[in-house]
Amino acid sequence: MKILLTGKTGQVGYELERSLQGLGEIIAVDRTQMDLSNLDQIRNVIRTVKPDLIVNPAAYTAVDKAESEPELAMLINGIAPGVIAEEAKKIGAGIIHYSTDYVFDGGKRGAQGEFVPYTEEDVPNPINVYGKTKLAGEQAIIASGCPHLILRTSWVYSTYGKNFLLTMLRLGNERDELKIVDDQWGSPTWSGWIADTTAQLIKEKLVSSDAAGDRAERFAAINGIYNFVNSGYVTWCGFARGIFANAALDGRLLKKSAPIVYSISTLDYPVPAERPLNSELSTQKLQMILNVPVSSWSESLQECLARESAFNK
Ligand SMILES: NC(=O)C1=CN([C@@H]2O[C@H](COP(=O)(O)OP(=O)(O)OC[C@H]3O[C@@H](n4cnc5c(N)ncnc54)[C@H](OP(=O)(O)O)[C@@H]3O)[C@@H](O)[C@H]2O)C=CC1
Ligand SMILES: Cc1cn([C@H]2C[C@H](O)[C@@H](COP(=O)(O)OP(=O)(O)O[C@H]3O[C@@H](C)C(=O)[C@@H](O)[C@H]3O)O2)c(=O)[nH]c1=O
Ligand SMILES: [Mg+2]
Repeated sequence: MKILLTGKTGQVGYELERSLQGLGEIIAVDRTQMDLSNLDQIRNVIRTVKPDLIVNPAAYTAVDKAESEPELAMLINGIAPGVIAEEAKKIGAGIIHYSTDYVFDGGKRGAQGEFVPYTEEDVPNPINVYGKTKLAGEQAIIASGCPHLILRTSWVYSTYGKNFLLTMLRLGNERDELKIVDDQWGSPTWSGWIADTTAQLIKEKLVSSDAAGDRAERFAAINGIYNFVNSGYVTWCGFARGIFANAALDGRLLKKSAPIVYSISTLDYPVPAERPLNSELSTQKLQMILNVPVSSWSESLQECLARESAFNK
């Protein structure tokens, strides 16, 4: 199987380039080789490579900046995935694409007013530009008729790149006190888990000779949208405290005592883009249909930090 991987320099793409090894021929490209804002280049690359599967973690992910660059964000997140999927369809390839909890408005509640996790059946209603562009990308892929897996993940962190974990470690090494929002709930998800789990499902559901039918039939059996997150729910403040509880045990991550993490509300942290308060995604469909193991956010955090310590030795 020939796999075209986009965005190999991103948090998820970097891990995917490693996790996908062994599944076939991996052609990993970066922005210079396949710029998602250049639709002709996208078409040319796919027509030249002729992959069996396209894995697309490349995206415009700067949530606040997207508010002032809506056209560029829409081109990369909303239009390019549709062009990729149209080209894939023409050559009989499938697409695995990543989307986000930010397609929802965060207002889902139960009878007692408590937050209830979103399922794949819930109707998206994004409240910021990034979320609107990611939803447009999902819709364009579905409209193309190309075999697809749309994996909605959330709160992605990694040992490198731009993410909340590394921001906390940096700030924690500089300051004695941090103020972190404590009323947005979701699932922090490690890019290493995303990549390993993606590779596992490709292997078990699309490549393995145990799976019934030819590749198109195998894809058709699992086609659709899946929530794709580590399990358990926490606020950003709770996540920050979890990070420092682990990092405090490791002098390579934190060179001083852990900062005091104060709980604040979203209203106390003004930013250009509104964020959903409820970002909880249910992993029930992921576990039932794709049958992959889902680590808890705290297990994955420990695994990630252990790897980071190994990097710094
Ligand atoms: N980060 C998060 O918290 C979450 C991410 N997601 C989704 O998961 C996926 C992976 O995200 P993540 O790995 O964290 O993102 P990153 O921001 O870490 O990486 C984004 C990747 O996309 C590439 N890229 C950006 N613009 C273009 C362009 N015009 N043409 C080609 N490539 C481009 C970047 O290249 P370069 O290095 O050159 O900039 C980089 O390789 C995305 O679809 C994202 O929307 C979903 C939920 C949460
Ligand atoms: C640095 C900092 C952040 N925060 C808050 C702001 C915000 O609500 C929360 C997280 O900040 P971030 O800027 O990392 O969040 P954000 O960039 O919105 O993260 C999102 O990225 C996109 C790509 C997604 O798809 C989402 O799933 C989600 O991961 O923490 C504080 O309260 N105090 C602080 O000191
Ligand atoms: Mg961010």
